[in-house]
Amino acid sequence: MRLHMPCDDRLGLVRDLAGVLVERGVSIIAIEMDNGAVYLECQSVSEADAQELILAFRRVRGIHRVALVPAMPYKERAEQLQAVLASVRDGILAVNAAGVLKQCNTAAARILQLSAEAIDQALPQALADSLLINRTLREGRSFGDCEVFIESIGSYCVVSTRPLYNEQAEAAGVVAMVRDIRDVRALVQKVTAGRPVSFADISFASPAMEKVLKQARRYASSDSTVLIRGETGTGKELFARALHSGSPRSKAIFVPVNCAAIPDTLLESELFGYEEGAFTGAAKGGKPGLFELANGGTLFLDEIGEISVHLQAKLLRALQDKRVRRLGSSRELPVNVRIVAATNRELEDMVRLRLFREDLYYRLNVIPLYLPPLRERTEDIPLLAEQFLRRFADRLNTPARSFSREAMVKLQQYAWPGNVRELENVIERAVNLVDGPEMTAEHIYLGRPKPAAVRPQVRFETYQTLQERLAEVEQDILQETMERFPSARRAGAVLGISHTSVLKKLRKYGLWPDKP
Ligand SMILES: Nc1ncnc2c1ncn2[C@@H]1O[C@H](COP(=O)(O)OP(=O)(O)OP(=O)(O)O)[C@@H](O)[C@H]1O
Repeated sequence: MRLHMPCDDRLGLVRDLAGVLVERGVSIIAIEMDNGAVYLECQSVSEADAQELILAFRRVRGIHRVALVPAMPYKERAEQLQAVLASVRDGILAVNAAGVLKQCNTAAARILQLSAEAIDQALPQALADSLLINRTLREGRSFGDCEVFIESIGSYCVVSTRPLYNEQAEAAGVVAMVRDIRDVRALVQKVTAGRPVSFADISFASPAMEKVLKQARRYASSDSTVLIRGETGTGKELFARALHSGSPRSKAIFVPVNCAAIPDTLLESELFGYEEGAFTGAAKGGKPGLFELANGGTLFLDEIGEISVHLQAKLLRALQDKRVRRLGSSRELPVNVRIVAATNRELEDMVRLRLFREDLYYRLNVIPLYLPPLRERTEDIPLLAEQFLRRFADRLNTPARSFSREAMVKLQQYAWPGNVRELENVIERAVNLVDGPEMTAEHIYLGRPKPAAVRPQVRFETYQTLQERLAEVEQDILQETMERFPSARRAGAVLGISHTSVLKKLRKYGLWPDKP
Protein backbone atom coordinates (compact mmCIF):
# COMPACT_ATOMS: atom_id res chain seq x y z
CA MET A 1 0.00 0.00 0.00
CA ARG A 2 1.34 3.44 -0.96
CA LEU A 3 0.13 6.71 0.60
CA HIS A 4 0.61 10.39 -0.20
CA MET A 5 0.29 12.67 2.87
CA PRO A 6 0.69 16.46 2.49
CA CYS A 7 2.01 17.71 5.85
CA ASP A 8 3.69 20.40 7.95
CA ASP A 9 7.48 20.40 8.14
CA ARG A 10 7.56 19.15 11.76
CA LEU A 11 10.35 17.43 13.67
CA GLY A 12 9.27 13.94 14.77
CA LEU A 13 6.52 13.60 12.19
CA VAL A 14 8.11 10.60 10.47
CA ARG A 15 8.72 8.95 13.87
CA ASP A 16 4.98 9.37 14.73
CA LEU A 17 3.92 7.87 11.38
CA ALA A 18 6.29 4.95 11.90
CA GLY A 19 4.78 4.52 15.41
CA VAL A 20 1.29 4.05 13.91
CA LEU A 21 2.62 1.17 11.81
CA VAL A 22 4.69 -0.39 14.57
CA GLU A 23 1.62 -0.40 16.91
CA ARG A 24 -0.28 -2.44 14.31
CA GLY A 25 2.63 -4.71 13.42
CA VAL A 26 2.73 -3.48 9.77
CA SER A 27 6.24 -3.24 8.23
CA ILE A 28 7.49 -0.18 6.36
CA ILE A 29 8.94 -0.71 2.89
CA ALA A 30 9.93 2.88 2.06
CA ILE A 31 9.41 6.40 3.29
CA GLU A 32 10.21 9.51 1.25
CA MET A 33 9.78 13.27 1.80
CA ASP A 34 8.98 15.13 -1.40
CA ASN A 35 7.59 18.59 -2.04
CA GLY A 36 5.84 19.19 1.36
CA ALA A 37 4.44 15.68 1.61
CA VAL A 38 5.36 12.30 3.03
CA TYR A 39 5.15 9.28 0.75
CA LEU A 40 4.93 6.01 2.59
CA GLU A 41 4.98 2.46 1.28
CA CYS A 42 4.11 -0.40 3.62
CA GLN A 43 3.19 -4.06 3.33
CA SER A 44 -0.31 -4.72 2.00
CA VAL A 45 -3.11 -5.23 4.54
CA SER A 46 -6.83 -6.06 4.37
CA GLU A 47 -9.33 -3.46 3.18
CA ALA A 48 -10.64 -2.88 6.74
CA ASP A 49 -7.13 -2.55 8.20
CA ALA A 50 -6.19 -0.12 5.41
CA GLN A 51 -9.17 2.12 6.24
CA GLU A 52 -8.27 2.03 9.92
CA LEU A 53 -4.60 2.86 9.15
CA ILE A 54 -5.59 5.84 6.99
CA LEU A 55 -7.80 7.19 9.81
CA ALA A 56 -4.88 6.75 12.27
CA PHE A 57 -2.49 8.64 9.96
CA ARG A 58 -5.03 11.48 9.59
CA ARG A 59 -5.00 11.88 13.37
CA VAL A 60 -1.18 12.44 13.44
CA ARG A 61 -0.43 16.09 14.21
CA GLY A 62 0.70 18.02 11.08
CA ILE A 63 -0.84 15.61 8.50
CA HIS A 64 -3.35 17.46 6.25
CA ARG A 65 -4.69 14.68 4.05
CA VAL A 66 -4.07 11.01 3.33
CA ALA A 67 -4.61 9.52 -0.14
CA LEU A 68 -3.70 6.25 -1.85
CA VAL A 69 -1.22 6.57 -4.77
CA PRO A 70 -0.25 3.99 -7.38
CA ALA A 71 3.56 4.50 -7.10
CA MET A 72 6.25 6.00 -4.91
CA PRO A 73 8.04 9.03 -6.46
CA TYR A 74 11.47 7.28 -6.43
CA LYS A 75 9.96 4.33 -8.34
CA GLU A 76 8.31 6.68 -10.83
CA ARG A 77 11.60 8.51 -11.36
CA ALA A 78 13.47 5.24 -11.82
CA GLU A 79 10.88 4.03 -14.34
CA GLN A 80 11.02 7.30 -16.25
CA LEU A 81 14.83 7.11 -16.31
CA GLN A 82 14.65 3.52 -17.58
CA ALA A 83 12.21 4.58 -20.31
CA VAL A 84 14.50 7.44 -21.36
CA LEU A 85 17.56 5.20 -21.33
CA ALA A 86 15.74 2.55 -23.34
CA SER A 87 14.51 5.02 -25.94
CA VAL A 88 17.87 6.61 -26.84
CA ARG A 89 19.97 5.11 -29.60
CA ASP A 90 23.23 5.93 -27.85
CA GLY A 91 24.64 3.47 -25.40
CA ILE A 92 24.70 4.81 -21.85
CA LEU A 93 26.38 3.16 -18.89
CA ALA A 94 27.12 4.16 -15.34
CA VAL A 95 29.96 2.72 -13.33
CA ASN A 96 30.73 3.38 -9.63
CA ALA A 97 34.14 4.26 -8.15
CA ALA A 98 34.97 0.56 -7.75
CA GLY A 99 34.41 0.02 -11.47
CA VAL A 100 31.13 -1.86 -10.94
CA LEU A 101 28.54 -1.48 -13.71
CA LYS A 102 25.39 0.05 -12.17
CA GLN A 103 23.40 1.10 -15.26
CA CYS A 104 23.50 -0.09 -18.83
CA ASN A 105 20.81 0.67 -21.37
CA THR A 106 19.84 -1.68 -24.19
CA ALA A 107 21.86 0.25 -26.76
CA ALA A 108 25.05 -0.01 -24.66
CA ALA A 109 24.44 -3.73 -24.11
CA ARG A 110 23.98 -4.17 -27.89
CA ILE A 111 27.00 -2.11 -28.93
CA LEU A 112 29.37 -3.58 -26.32
CA GLN A 113 27.83 -7.07 -26.46
CA LEU A 114 27.18 -7.10 -22.70
CA SER A 115 24.73 -9.58 -21.16
CA ALA A 116 22.14 -8.76 -18.47
CA GLU A 117 24.43 -10.47 -15.92
CA ALA A 118 27.02 -7.73 -16.37
CA ILE A 119 24.97 -5.39 -14.12
CA ASP A 120 26.41 -5.16 -10.59
CA GLN A 121 29.61 -6.83 -11.78
CA ALA A 122 32.98 -5.11 -12.22
CA LEU A 123 33.45 -4.06 -15.85
CA PRO A 124 36.39 -5.96 -17.42
CA GLN A 125 39.57 -3.87 -17.02
CA ALA A 126 40.33 -3.76 -20.74
CA LEU A 127 36.83 -2.52 -21.51
CA ALA A 128 36.91 0.08 -18.73
CA ASP A 129 40.26 1.27 -20.11
CA SER A 130 39.01 1.47 -23.70
CA LEU A 131 35.87 3.32 -22.65
CA LEU A 132 38.08 5.88 -20.85
CA ILE A 133 36.26 5.07 -17.60
CA ASN A 134 39.46 4.50 -15.63
CA ARG A 135 41.00 7.74 -16.92
CA THR A 136 37.83 9.66 -16.08
CA LEU A 137 37.90 8.30 -12.51
CA ARG A 138 41.62 8.93 -12.14
CA GLU A 139 41.73 12.40 -13.65
CA GLY A 140 38.24 13.47 -12.55
CA ARG A 141 37.50 15.11 -15.89
CA SER A 142 35.20 14.58 -18.86
CA PHE A 143 36.16 13.29 -22.31
CA GLY A 144 34.12 14.22 -25.37
CA ASP A 145 33.61 12.27 -28.60
CA CYS A 146 36.81 10.21 -28.56
CA GLU A 147 37.20 7.45 -31.11
CA VAL A 148 38.40 4.34 -29.29
CA PHE A 149 39.01 0.75 -30.30
CA ILE A 150 37.09 -1.85 -28.29
CA GLU A 151 39.04 -5.09 -28.42
CA SER A 152 36.15 -7.29 -27.20
CA ILE A 153 33.94 -6.32 -30.17
CA GLY A 154 36.79 -5.75 -32.65
CA SER A 155 35.50 -2.36 -33.67
CA TYR A 156 35.79 1.37 -33.08
CA CYS A 157 33.29 3.37 -31.01
CA VAL A 158 32.85 7.05 -30.23
CA VAL A 159 32.90 7.58 -26.47
CA SER A 160 32.12 10.54 -24.18
CA THR A 161 32.45 10.33 -20.41
CA ARG A 162 31.50 12.46 -17.42
CA PRO A 163 32.62 11.93 -13.82
CA LEU A 164 30.06 11.84 -11.01
CA TYR A 165 31.26 13.61 -7.84
CA ASN A 166 30.50 12.82 -4.20
CA GLU A 167 30.08 15.48 -1.49
CA GLN A 168 33.86 15.64 -1.04
CA ALA A 169 34.11 16.55 -4.72
CA GLU A 170 35.86 13.26 -5.51
CA ALA A 171 35.03 11.26 -8.62
CA ALA A 172 32.63 8.61 -7.29
CA GLY A 173 31.55 7.15 -10.58
CA VAL A 174 31.41 7.69 -14.31
CA VAL A 175 28.65 7.95 -16.88
CA ALA A 176 29.82 6.96 -20.35
CA MET A 177 28.05 7.46 -23.65
CA VAL A 178 28.98 5.07 -26.44
CA ARG A 179 28.11 5.22 -30.10
CA ASP A 180 28.91 2.49 -32.56
CA ILE A 181 31.07 3.97 -35.30
CA ARG A 182 28.71 2.38 -37.85
CA ASP A 183 25.76 4.30 -36.39
CA VAL A 184 27.80 7.51 -36.51
CA ARG A 185 28.61 6.84 -40.16
CA ALA A 186 25.01 6.03 -40.99
CA LEU A 187 24.03 9.37 -39.45
CA VAL A 188 26.69 11.23 -41.45
CA GLN A 189 25.47 9.45 -44.57
CA LYS A 190 21.87 10.43 -43.87
CA VAL A 191 22.77 14.06 -43.32
CA THR A 192 25.29 14.46 -46.13
CA ALA A 193 24.14 12.10 -48.90
CA GLY A 194 22.08 13.59 -51.66
CA ARG A 195 19.19 11.85 -53.37
CA PRO A 196 20.29 8.32 -54.23
CA VAL A 197 20.82 7.62 -57.92
CA SER A 198 18.93 4.67 -59.33
CA PHE A 199 18.94 2.91 -62.69
CA ALA A 200 15.80 4.93 -63.55
CA ASP A 201 17.99 8.08 -63.54
CA ILE A 202 20.07 6.77 -66.43
CA SER A 203 18.53 8.02 -69.68
CA PHE A 204 19.02 6.11 -72.90
CA ALA A 205 17.37 5.34 -76.23
CA SER A 206 20.12 3.28 -77.84
CA PRO A 207 20.14 -0.53 -77.93
CA ALA A 208 23.80 -0.37 -76.81
CA MET A 209 22.89 1.32 -73.54
CA GLU A 210 19.81 -0.84 -73.10
CA LYS A 211 22.10 -3.86 -73.13
CA VAL A 212 24.56 -2.35 -70.62
CA LEU A 213 21.74 -1.31 -68.31
CA LYS A 214 20.24 -4.78 -68.42
CA GLN A 215 23.60 -6.29 -67.45
CA ALA A 216 24.13 -3.72 -64.69
CA ARG A 217 20.70 -4.37 -63.17
CA ARG A 218 21.56 -8.05 -63.01
CA TYR A 219 24.97 -7.38 -61.45
CA ALA A 220 23.57 -5.00 -58.83
CA SER A 221 22.24 -7.74 -56.58
CA SER A 222 25.51 -9.66 -56.57
CA ASP A 223 28.30 -8.78 -54.15
CA SER A 224 31.05 -9.27 -56.72
CA THR A 225 33.50 -6.56 -57.73
CA VAL A 226 32.48 -4.59 -60.80
CA LEU A 227 34.96 -2.85 -63.08
CA ILE A 228 33.33 -0.10 -65.12
CA ARG A 229 35.19 0.86 -68.27
CA GLY A 230 34.49 3.81 -70.50
CA GLU A 231 35.82 7.11 -71.70
CA THR A 232 35.65 10.18 -69.53
CA GLY A 233 32.12 11.47 -68.93
CA THR A 234 30.30 8.36 -70.13
CA GLY A 235 28.47 7.93 -66.82
CA LYS A 236 30.74 5.57 -64.89
CA GLU A 237 30.04 7.19 -61.53
CA LEU A 238 26.33 7.32 -62.33
CA PHE A 239 26.37 3.55 -62.93
CA ALA A 240 28.41 2.93 -59.78
CA ARG A 241 25.83 4.82 -57.70
CA ALA A 242 22.95 2.99 -59.38
CA LEU A 243 24.68 -0.37 -58.75
CA HIS A 244 24.87 0.55 -55.05
CA SER A 245 21.24 1.72 -54.88
CA GLY A 246 20.08 -1.47 -56.57
CA SER A 247 22.10 -3.71 -54.23
CA PRO A 248 21.25 -5.22 -50.85
CA ARG A 249 23.72 -2.65 -49.45
CA SER A 250 21.58 0.30 -50.54
CA LYS A 251 20.77 1.34 -46.97
CA ALA A 252 24.49 1.53 -46.14
CA ILE A 253 27.00 4.11 -47.27
CA PHE A 254 28.37 4.70 -50.81
CA VAL A 255 31.90 6.09 -50.59
CA PRO A 256 33.36 7.50 -53.83
CA VAL A 257 37.14 8.04 -54.09
CA ASN A 258 38.79 9.65 -57.07
CA CYS A 259 42.18 7.94 -57.06
CA ALA A 260 43.62 10.42 -59.57
CA ALA A 261 42.66 13.47 -57.56
CA ILE A 262 44.61 12.56 -54.43
CA PRO A 263 48.44 12.37 -54.31
CA ASP A 264 49.71 8.85 -53.79
CA THR A 265 50.96 9.18 -50.20
CA LEU A 266 47.77 10.88 -49.13
CA LEU A 267 45.62 8.33 -50.94
CA GLU A 268 47.19 5.54 -48.88
CA SER A 269 46.24 7.20 -45.58
CA GLU A 270 42.81 8.15 -46.98
CA LEU A 271 42.07 4.57 -47.98
CA PHE A 272 43.50 2.78 -44.98
CA GLY A 273 43.42 5.43 -42.23
CA TYR A 274 46.13 5.96 -39.65
CA GLU A 275 46.84 5.83 -35.94
CA GLU A 276 47.75 8.86 -33.90
CA GLY A 277 51.45 9.67 -34.40
CA ALA A 278 51.74 7.44 -37.51
CA PHE A 279 53.50 10.31 -39.32
CA THR A 280 54.19 14.00 -38.86
CA GLY A 281 50.90 15.82 -39.23
CA ALA A 282 48.74 12.79 -38.38
CA ALA A 283 45.61 14.01 -36.64
CA LYS A 284 45.23 13.46 -32.91
CA GLY A 285 43.33 10.29 -32.17
CA GLY A 286 44.09 8.94 -35.68
CA LYS A 287 41.63 8.67 -38.52
CA PRO A 288 39.59 5.83 -40.00
CA GLY A 289 40.26 5.05 -43.65
CA LEU A 290 37.68 5.05 -46.43
CA PHE A 291 37.63 1.23 -46.35
CA GLU A 292 36.48 1.37 -42.73
CA LEU A 293 34.03 4.16 -43.52
CA ALA A 294 32.52 2.13 -46.33
CA ASN A 295 32.10 -0.93 -44.09
CA GLY A 296 28.78 -2.57 -44.94
CA GLY A 297 28.44 -0.42 -48.05
CA THR A 298 30.12 0.19 -51.40
CA LEU A 299 33.54 1.72 -52.06
CA PHE A 300 33.78 3.31 -55.52
CA LEU A 301 37.40 3.51 -56.68
CA ASP A 302 37.24 5.90 -59.60
CA GLU A 303 40.25 6.21 -61.96
CA ILE A 304 41.75 3.05 -60.52
CA GLY A 305 44.35 3.00 -63.34
CA GLU A 306 46.09 5.97 -61.74
CA ILE A 307 47.20 4.39 -58.47
CA SER A 308 50.88 3.64 -57.89
CA VAL A 309 52.27 0.12 -57.99
CA HIS A 310 52.97 0.35 -54.24
CA LEU A 311 49.35 1.17 -53.49
CA GLN A 312 48.17 -1.49 -55.94
CA ALA A 313 49.92 -4.08 -53.75
CA LYS A 314 48.25 -2.76 -50.59
CA LEU A 315 44.87 -2.62 -52.28
CA LEU A 316 45.24 -6.17 -53.53
CA ARG A 317 46.01 -7.37 -50.01
CA ALA A 318 42.95 -5.56 -48.61
CA LEU A 319 40.70 -7.06 -51.29
CA GLN A 320 42.07 -10.56 -50.81
CA ASP A 321 42.06 -10.63 -47.02
CA LYS A 322 39.00 -8.41 -46.51
CA ARG A 323 40.99 -6.78 -43.73
CA VAL A 324 42.71 -3.42 -43.46
CA ARG A 325 45.42 -2.09 -41.20
CA ARG A 326 45.65 1.61 -40.38
CA LEU A 327 49.06 3.19 -41.03
CA GLY A 328 51.11 2.91 -37.86
CA SER A 329 48.88 0.21 -36.38
CA SER A 330 49.53 -3.46 -35.83
CA ARG A 331 45.83 -4.29 -35.62
CA GLU A 332 43.94 -5.61 -38.62
CA LEU A 333 40.26 -4.79 -38.93
CA PRO A 334 37.78 -6.90 -40.87
CA VAL A 335 35.95 -4.93 -43.54
CA ASN A 336 32.92 -5.93 -45.51
CA VAL A 337 32.92 -3.69 -48.55
CA ARG A 338 31.72 -4.12 -52.11
CA ILE A 339 34.18 -2.68 -54.57
CA VAL A 340 33.11 -0.94 -57.73
CA ALA A 341 36.09 0.40 -59.68
CA ALA A 342 36.19 2.51 -62.82
CA THR A 343 38.77 3.57 -65.34
CA ASN A 344 39.10 5.16 -68.76
CA ARG A 345 42.57 3.63 -69.23
CA GLU A 346 43.42 0.52 -71.20
CA LEU A 347 44.26 -1.57 -68.14
CA GLU A 348 45.31 -4.54 -70.29
CA ASP A 349 48.02 -2.39 -71.94
CA MET A 350 49.08 -1.15 -68.54
CA VAL A 351 49.35 -4.74 -67.32
CA ARG A 352 51.51 -5.56 -70.34
CA LEU A 353 53.73 -2.58 -69.60
CA ARG A 354 53.87 -3.59 -65.92
CA LEU A 355 52.24 -0.34 -64.90
CA PHE A 356 49.32 -2.23 -63.39
CA ARG A 357 49.56 -5.44 -61.40
CA GLU A 358 48.09 -8.37 -63.25
CA ASP A 359 46.77 -10.02 -60.06
CA LEU A 360 44.96 -6.82 -59.07
CA TYR A 361 43.56 -6.51 -62.58
CA TYR A 362 41.98 -9.97 -62.33
CA ARG A 363 40.72 -9.27 -58.80
CA LEU A 364 38.95 -6.13 -60.04
CA ASN A 365 37.79 -7.36 -63.41
CA VAL A 366 35.35 -9.90 -61.96
CA ILE A 367 32.34 -8.30 -63.63
CA PRO A 368 33.34 -5.94 -66.43
CA LEU A 369 30.87 -3.30 -67.54
CA TYR A 370 31.70 -1.32 -70.65
CA LEU A 371 30.00 2.04 -71.22
CA PRO A 372 30.10 2.97 -74.92
CA PRO A 373 31.14 6.52 -75.84
CA LEU A 374 28.38 8.89 -76.88
CA ARG A 375 29.53 8.93 -80.54
CA GLU A 376 28.69 5.21 -80.70
CA ARG A 377 25.15 5.76 -79.43
CA THR A 378 23.96 8.92 -81.16
CA GLU A 379 20.36 7.76 -80.56
CA ASP A 380 20.85 8.85 -76.94
CA ILE A 381 21.78 12.43 -77.86
CA PRO A 382 18.27 13.91 -78.46
CA LEU A 383 16.92 12.36 -75.26
CA LEU A 384 19.86 13.50 -73.13
CA ALA A 385 19.95 16.95 -74.76
CA GLU A 386 16.25 17.50 -74.08
CA GLN A 387 16.61 16.29 -70.51
CA PHE A 388 19.51 18.71 -69.87
CA LEU A 389 17.62 21.52 -71.64
CA ARG A 390 14.63 21.08 -69.31
CA ARG A 391 16.89 20.91 -66.25
CA PHE A 392 18.92 24.06 -67.05
CA ALA A 393 15.96 26.06 -68.40
CA ASP A 394 14.11 25.41 -65.12
CA ARG A 395 17.16 26.22 -63.05
CA LEU A 396 17.98 29.43 -64.95
CA ASN A 397 14.33 30.32 -65.47
CA THR A 398 14.65 30.82 -69.26
CA PRO A 399 11.92 30.12 -71.84
CA ALA A 400 14.05 27.64 -73.92
CA ARG A 401 11.99 24.51 -74.50
CA SER A 402 13.15 22.84 -77.74
CA PHE A 403 15.92 22.47 -80.33
CA SER A 404 15.70 23.49 -83.97
CA ARG A 405 16.31 20.68 -86.45
CA GLU A 406 19.73 22.14 -87.38
CA ALA A 407 20.72 22.39 -83.73
CA MET A 408 19.92 18.73 -83.16
CA VAL A 409 21.78 17.67 -86.33
CA LYS A 410 24.80 19.66 -85.13
CA LEU A 411 24.68 17.87 -81.78
CA GLN A 412 24.38 14.46 -83.39
CA GLN A 413 27.23 15.02 -85.84
CA TYR A 414 29.79 16.05 -83.27
CA ALA A 415 32.32 13.47 -81.97
CA TRP A 416 31.84 14.22 -78.22
CA PRO A 417 35.30 13.55 -76.82
CA GLY A 418 33.97 14.58 -73.38
CA ASN A 419 30.85 12.42 -73.80
CA VAL A 420 27.71 13.06 -71.70
CA ARG A 421 29.48 15.51 -69.38
CA GLU A 422 30.52 17.60 -72.38
CA LEU A 423 26.97 17.44 -73.79
CA GLU A 424 25.66 18.61 -70.41
CA ASN A 425 28.08 21.57 -70.44
CA VAL A 426 27.28 22.49 -74.06
CA ILE A 427 23.55 22.59 -73.27
CA GLU A 428 24.09 24.63 -70.11
CA ARG A 429 26.12 27.19 -72.09
CA ALA A 430 23.43 27.27 -74.81
CA VAL A 431 20.62 27.80 -72.29
CA ASN A 432 22.54 30.83 -71.03
CA LEU A 433 22.64 32.29 -74.55
CA VAL A 434 19.12 31.66 -75.80
CA ASP A 435 16.36 34.29 -75.49
CA GLY A 436 13.38 32.63 -77.14
CA PRO A 437 11.75 29.22 -76.76
CA GLU A 438 13.89 27.53 -79.43
CA MET A 439 17.55 26.64 -79.29
CA THR A 440 19.16 27.06 -82.71
CA ALA A 441 22.48 25.89 -84.14
CA GLU A 442 24.08 29.28 -83.31
CA HIS A 443 23.55 28.67 -79.64
CA ILE A 444 25.45 25.40 -79.75
CA TYR A 445 29.15 25.97 -79.19
CA LEU A 446 31.10 22.80 -79.65
CA GLY A 447 34.69 22.22 -78.58
CA ARG A 448 37.44 23.09 -81.00
CA PRO A 449 37.99 20.23 -83.48
CA LYS A 450 40.96 18.15 -82.43
CA PRO A 451 43.98 18.85 -84.62
CA ALA A 452 44.97 15.83 -86.69
CA ALA A 453 47.66 13.86 -84.92
CA VAL A 454 50.88 15.70 -85.69
CA ARG A 455 53.71 13.63 -86.93
CA PRO A 456 57.09 14.46 -85.43
CA GLN A 457 58.18 17.54 -87.26
CA VAL A 458 60.87 16.89 -89.82
CA ARG A 459 63.20 19.81 -90.14
CA PHE A 460 64.84 20.08 -93.56
CA GLU A 461 68.02 21.68 -92.47
CA THR A 462 70.60 19.96 -94.53
CA TYR A 463 73.46 20.58 -92.16
CA GLN A 464 71.83 18.37 -89.44
CA THR A 465 73.32 14.93 -89.10
CA LEU A 466 71.16 11.85 -88.74
CA GLN A 467 72.19 11.64 -85.10
CA GLU A 468 71.09 15.22 -84.47
CA ARG A 469 67.74 14.62 -86.13
CA LEU A 470 67.23 11.39 -84.21
CA ALA A 471 68.08 13.25 -81.01
CA GLU A 472 65.31 15.76 -81.72
CA VAL A 473 62.77 13.01 -82.24
CA GLU A 474 64.00 11.27 -79.06
CA GLN A 475 63.57 14.52 -77.18
CA ASP A 476 59.94 14.87 -78.43
CA ILE A 477 59.16 11.27 -77.49
CA LEU A 478 60.63 11.71 -74.01
CA GLN A 479 58.75 14.93 -73.44
CA GLU A 480 55.45 13.46 -74.59
CA THR A 481 55.90 10.27 -72.52
CA MET A 482 56.80 12.22 -69.39
CA GLU A 483 53.64 14.30 -69.80
CA ARG A 484 51.54 11.15 -69.85
CA PHE A 485 53.48 9.22 -67.22
CA PRO A 486 55.12 11.76 -64.97
CA SER A 487 57.62 9.38 -63.39
CA ALA A 488 60.89 8.15 -64.81
CA ARG A 489 60.09 4.62 -63.73
CA ARG A 490 56.73 4.54 -65.52
CA ALA A 491 58.08 6.32 -68.61
CA GLY A 492 60.95 3.80 -68.67
CA ALA A 493 58.49 0.91 -68.53
CA VAL A 494 56.50 2.37 -71.43
CA LEU A 495 59.58 3.01 -73.56
CA GLY A 496 61.22 -0.29 -72.69
CA ILE A 497 64.33 1.26 -71.12
CA SER A 498 65.49 1.48 -67.51
CA HIS A 499 64.45 4.43 -65.39
CA THR A 500 68.10 5.43 -65.00
CA SER A 501 68.38 5.67 -68.81
CA VAL A 502 65.29 7.86 -68.83
CA LEU A 503 66.83 10.14 -66.19
CA LYS A 504 70.14 10.26 -68.08
CA LYS A 505 68.39 11.24 -71.30
CA LEU A 506 66.20 13.80 -69.54
CA ARG A 507 69.30 15.42 -68.09
CA LYS A 508 71.06 15.29 -71.47
CA TYR A 509 68.25 17.29 -73.08
CA GLY A 510 67.85 19.64 -70.12
CA LEU A 511 64.37 18.23 -69.41
CA TRP A 512 65.29 17.31 -65.82
CA PRO A 513 66.91 19.58 -63.27
CA ASP A 514 70.55 18.58 -62.78
CA LYS A 515 71.66 17.32 -59.44
CA PRO A 516 72.80 20.28 -57.29
N1 LIG B 1 22.78 8.12 -69.28
C1 LIG B 1 22.84 9.27 -68.58
N2 LIG B 1 21.68 9.88 -68.23
C2 LIG B 1 21.72 11.04 -67.55
N3 LIG B 1 22.84 11.66 -67.17
C3 LIG B 1 24.01 11.11 -67.50
C4 LIG B 1 24.07 9.88 -68.20
N4 LIG B 1 25.35 9.54 -68.38
C5 LIG B 1 26.07 10.51 -67.78
N5 LIG B 1 25.29 11.46 -67.27
C6 LIG B 1 25.73 12.69 -66.58
O1 LIG B 1 26.97 13.06 -67.15
C7 LIG B 1 27.88 13.54 -66.17
C8 LIG B 1 29.15 12.70 -66.19
O2 LIG B 1 28.85 11.40 -65.68
P1 LIG B 1 29.82 10.62 -64.69
O3 LIG B 1 30.49 11.56 -63.75
O4 LIG B 1 29.07 9.47 -64.14
O5 LIG B 1 30.91 10.13 -65.76
P2 LIG B 1 32.27 9.37 -65.53
O6 LIG B 1 32.39 8.38 -66.63
O7 LIG B 1 32.34 8.87 -64.12
O8 LIG B 1 33.33 10.53 -65.74
P3 LIG B 1 34.91 10.52 -65.35
O9 LIG B 1 35.55 9.46 -66.17
O10 LIG B 1 35.38 11.87 -65.79
O11 LIG B 1 35.01 10.30 -63.90
C9 LIG B 1 27.15 13.49 -64.85
O12 LIG B 1 26.59 14.74 -64.58
C10 LIG B 1 26.04 12.47 -65.12
O13 LIG B 1 24.94 12.72 -64.30
